[in-house]
Amino acid sequence: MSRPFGSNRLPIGQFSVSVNLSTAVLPYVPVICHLRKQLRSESCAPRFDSLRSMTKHKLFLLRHGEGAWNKENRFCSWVDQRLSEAGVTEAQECGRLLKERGYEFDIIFTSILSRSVQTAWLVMEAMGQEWVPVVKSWRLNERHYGALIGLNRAEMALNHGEERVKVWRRSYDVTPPPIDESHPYFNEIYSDRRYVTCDIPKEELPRAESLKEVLERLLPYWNDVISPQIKQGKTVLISAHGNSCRALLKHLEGVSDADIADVTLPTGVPVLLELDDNLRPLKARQLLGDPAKIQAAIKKVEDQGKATVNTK
Ligand SMILES: O=C(O)[C@@H](CO)OP(=O)(O)O
Repeated sequence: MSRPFGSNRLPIGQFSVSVNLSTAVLPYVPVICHLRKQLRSESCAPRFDSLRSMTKHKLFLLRHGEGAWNKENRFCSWVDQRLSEAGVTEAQECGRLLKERGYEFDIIFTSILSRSVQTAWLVMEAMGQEWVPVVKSWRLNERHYGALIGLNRAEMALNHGEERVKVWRRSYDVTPPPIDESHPYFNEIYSDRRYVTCDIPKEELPRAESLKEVLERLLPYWNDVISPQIKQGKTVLISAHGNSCRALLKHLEGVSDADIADVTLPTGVPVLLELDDNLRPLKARQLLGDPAKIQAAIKKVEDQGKATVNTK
C-alpha cells in the first residue's frame, strides 16, 4: 500500500503513532524558508565573513640585534655590518624568550643585509628550529639613508640641530640627500654582488629613501610573497631593520604620517602582531620581554639623535 506523502509512524516508547509530517511541518515552513534565504542572501555574507576574519594569525617583526655601527652611533643603512657582541647576545636572548613562550615558526623572511640574516640564525638556533626555511629580499633592507650613511648622529645633531636629525630619522616623507659616486661607501654598496640578485636592475635601486619610499618598495613583497604565507596559516618571523619594520607597522596598523615619527623599535626585541584573516590587527602590538628594559632600550635609540649621547 502506498503511504500518503509526508505521513510516517513516530515511535513513542512501545507504541507508535501515525503523523502527517506535512501537517506537522507546515507551520514552520515560512520560518525555514526565511532561514534558507538568509543563509544564501548577500546580506548574510558579511556576518560570516566577519566571523571568519576573526581567525588569529601571529606575525613577529624583529629588528636585528645591535650592529657595530649602532654602537658607534653612525647611520648604517645599506652598509653591511655584522652584529656586535652585545647584538649576538640580544638575538640569542630573543630566541630563548620566544622558545620559553612556546612559539614556533613556519617561515622566516630577512633582508639581504648580514645583521638581519645573522639575527634570524641566532634566534632559530636558540629555539632549536634551525631547519625552518629562510627567504631573503632586498625589499626588507634598512631604509637607504643616502648621503647620511656613515655619519655620526650626535655630530649631525650638533651641526644641524636635533630637530633636523629627528626629521631625517623619523619623519614619514622626507628623503635625505642622495648618495653619489663620491661618497666613501658608494662602491662598497653598489659593487656588492648581492645587489645583482635583486628583482630590479641594480641601476634602479634607491640612492636615498624616506620611510614612505621604504613602504613603497616593501609593499609589493608584503602583498605578493609574505602575506599569502600568513593567510595559509603559517607563523611568520620577519627579521629586518628598525625602519623596514616601522614601515610595515605603519601599513598594518594604519599609523598616521605624524604618529609614525614617535614609533621607535629597539634592537633584538620581538614585536608580536595578532592579525585577522584580512591581516588587520586584532589588538595593539606587543613588544615581548621585560617592559622596563624595553623602555630603556627605546630611549637609548631615541637619544642617539641628541647632540650629546651616551651610547653605553
Ligand atoms: O643606521 C640605520 O640605518 C638606522 C638604524 O638601523 O638608523 P636610525 O635608527 O637612525 O633610523
